[in-house]
Amino acid sequence: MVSDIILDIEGTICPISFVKDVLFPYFLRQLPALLDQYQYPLLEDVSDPVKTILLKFPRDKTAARDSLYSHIKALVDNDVKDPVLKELQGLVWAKGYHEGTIKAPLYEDAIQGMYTWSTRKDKKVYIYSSGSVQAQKLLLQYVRGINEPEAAPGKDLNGLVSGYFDTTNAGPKIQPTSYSKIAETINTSPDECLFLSDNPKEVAAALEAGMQSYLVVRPGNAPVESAPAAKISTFAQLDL
Ligand SMILES: CSCCC(=O)C(=O)COP(=O)(O)O
Ligand SMILES: [Mg+2]
Repeated sequence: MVSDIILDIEGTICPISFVKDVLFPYFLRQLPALLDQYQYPLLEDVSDPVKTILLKFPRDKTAARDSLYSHIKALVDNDVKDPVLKELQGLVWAKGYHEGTIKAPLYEDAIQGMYTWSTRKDKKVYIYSSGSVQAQKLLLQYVRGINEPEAAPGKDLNGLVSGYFDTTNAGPKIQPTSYSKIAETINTSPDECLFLSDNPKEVAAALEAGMQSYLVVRPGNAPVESAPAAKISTFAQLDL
C-alpha cells in the first residue's frame, strides 16, 4: 500500500525544456544587473538577503564581480545541482513568477494525480527536487496545464502538497540516506512511499532506501537504457 507519493519536478511533472529554455535563461538575463548592485570583494551584510546567498559561494569567487559571474554562469551551463545556486535561482525567479513572465507548464496527468491523491484520506503528496524549496513553491503557485495556452489563468497547486524536500533539508537526490531521512521526517515507513522521477540514479537510491519507485519517461527526457525500476509515461498508469 502506498500512503505517501513523493514527486520529482523537472522531467517528471514538468518538461525539462521549461527548466532549460525558460527558467535558466531568465535567471541568466537577471544575473548581470543583480551582481552589478554590489561592490567587490563582497563583504558580509546580514540585512541583504541576496548578498547573504552570494557570500555562500567560494570565497575566492566573491572577490570580484566577473569571477563571481563566471562561476555562477558555469554552474548553470553545466546544470550543477549546487544548493547555493538553487537558493539564488529561487530568489531571482520569484520576480518572473510574480510579474507574470513565468508560468510552469505541468503535465495534465501530473496535475490530475496530485488532485486525486491529495484529496484521499489515506494519501499525501510531497515534492523532492534539486530546486530549492522556495523555487518549488513558486513553480507550483503559477501553474498551467501543458496543453493550455500560455495566457490561461494560473493555478496554485501548493494546497495539494504536504511537504517539500530539497538537497538542503534532505540531502543529495542520488543518495539512499536522503530518502530514509524523508521517510523519517514524514513519519512513514519507506515501503509505504512511492517516489517518481525521470532520473534512474534517483530511482535506484529510493529503491535502495526501501521505497517503491518508477522511472518517469516524458518527451525530451534523456534516453534510459537500463532502468532500475519499471517505467511509466503518465501518472494515469498508476493504480494506487
Ligand atoms: C523546482 S526549481 C526548477 C528546477 C530546477 O532548478 C532543478 O534543478 C530541478 O531538478 P529536479 O530534481 O526537479 O529534476
Ligand atoms: Mg528530475
